[in-house]
Formats: sequence, C-alpha cells, structure tokens
Amino acid sequence: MDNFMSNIDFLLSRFSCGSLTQPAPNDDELHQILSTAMRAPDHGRLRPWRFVIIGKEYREKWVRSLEKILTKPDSCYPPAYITKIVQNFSNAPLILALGFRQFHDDKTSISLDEQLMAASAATMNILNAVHVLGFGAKWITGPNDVPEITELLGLKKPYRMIGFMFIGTPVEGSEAPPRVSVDDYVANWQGNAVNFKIDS
Ligand SMILES: Cc1cc2nc3c(=O)[nH]c(=O)nc-3n(C[C@H](O)[C@H](O)[C@H](O)COP(=O)(O)O)c2cc1C
Repeated sequence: MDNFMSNIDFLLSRFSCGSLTQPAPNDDELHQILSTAMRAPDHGRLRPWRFVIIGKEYREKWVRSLEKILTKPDSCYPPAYITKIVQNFSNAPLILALGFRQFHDDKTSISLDEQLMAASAATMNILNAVHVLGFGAKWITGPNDVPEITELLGLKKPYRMIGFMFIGTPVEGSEAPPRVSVDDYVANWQGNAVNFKIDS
C-alpha cells in the first residue's frame, strides 16, 4: 500500500519543466524511460510511436542545421522566435523528436486520430518516467511542421511529428504550477447530459 501511495504521489507531483540543466538521463536511464513508452495503449497494436534521440555529440550539428533552415529567405518564422528556439535547443540537456508512423486505410482500420492518441499516450508515459527517475522534461511543439526539418530527422511522410521533448535536471527552485480542481472537469452522469462546472 505504501508503495502505491508513493507512486500516486509521483504522478501527482509531475510538472513540465523548461528550465533544465545537466545531467540528462544516461543511456540506461533513457532506455528505461523509452521502454515505458512501449507500454502505452495502442489500438490494433500498431506501435505507431517513433522517437529520435538527438544526443550531445550531434547537438551542434542539429542546432546549426535548424538555424539554417529556419532563417531561409522564405521562412515564415519571425527572427525573435528563431533566436528563442535556437537558444532553447542549444541549452536542452537532451532532445527527443516525437513522432508517429501513419498507417493508412489500406493497411489498417485504425484511424489516424487513434494512432496520434497512442503516440501521445506514449509521450505522456515518457514524461512520467522522466519524473520518476528524478529528471524534468517539457514537451514543445517547436518547428515540427517544417518539411526540411522533418526530412532532416527522418520523420517525413509516412511519419508525422508531434513535437519535441527537452529532458534534463530541473534547475534549482523549479516548482509545479498550481493545479486545477478535479471537480471542475469531471461530472457524474445521472441519466441526463452532464454539465461541467468549468464550462457553466
Ligand atoms: C502537444 C503539446 C504541445 C505543446 N507545445 C508547447 C510549446 O510549443 N511551448 C510551450 O511553452 N508549451 C507547450 N506545451 C505545454 C507544455 O508541454 C506544458 O504542458 C505546459 O507548460 C504546462 O505544464 P504542465 O505540464 O506542468 O501542466 C505543449 C503541450 C502539448 C501536450
């Protein structure tokens, strides 16, 4: 029972943390973290999730390539965004590119929405596992829809990106933001359509 309490406490204390420093999880820890993604619910056992690790050896190359792509003359990104994103990617102790493989109608009856949900559930498992091992992480969208970037990562069609995750050690003083109340978001069905407190 004690064990269950502490597991619940872990889940309840997770928060996203963008202010990260070294160390990042080591290879064994990262393997454990990624193993939890493989336990996500997944209709039809398609295992649609795909993750690309951008480790520190290739950090510089990745950041330079990213900057080059984002600053092309036809780029739709404002300079301030590019500076911020390049800085964030440069400082992140470890980067994961998050994606999923799209299986289409000719291969499966499972919808793309469901595949996206399975990949999202896998990503949530990663966030929780990172926290359990004492690290912090943040899931960001980033420039995940730029064709040259998806191509650079090996995540162009039939893959689709769902963002990036930064993983590392939360800087001192990082704190969970206040949380919302369960009662506002959950209703008991009592025979008629429910109303949610938050929406009334
Ligand atoms: C699909 C997805 C994309 C996100 N993209 C961004 C983003 O680009 N920038 C950002 O600051 N937060 C982004 N977030 C939100 C953060 O990951 C995080 O959830 C938020 O800062 C709230 O923190 P919390 O997880 O502790 O509630 C995204 C979340 C999700 C689920």
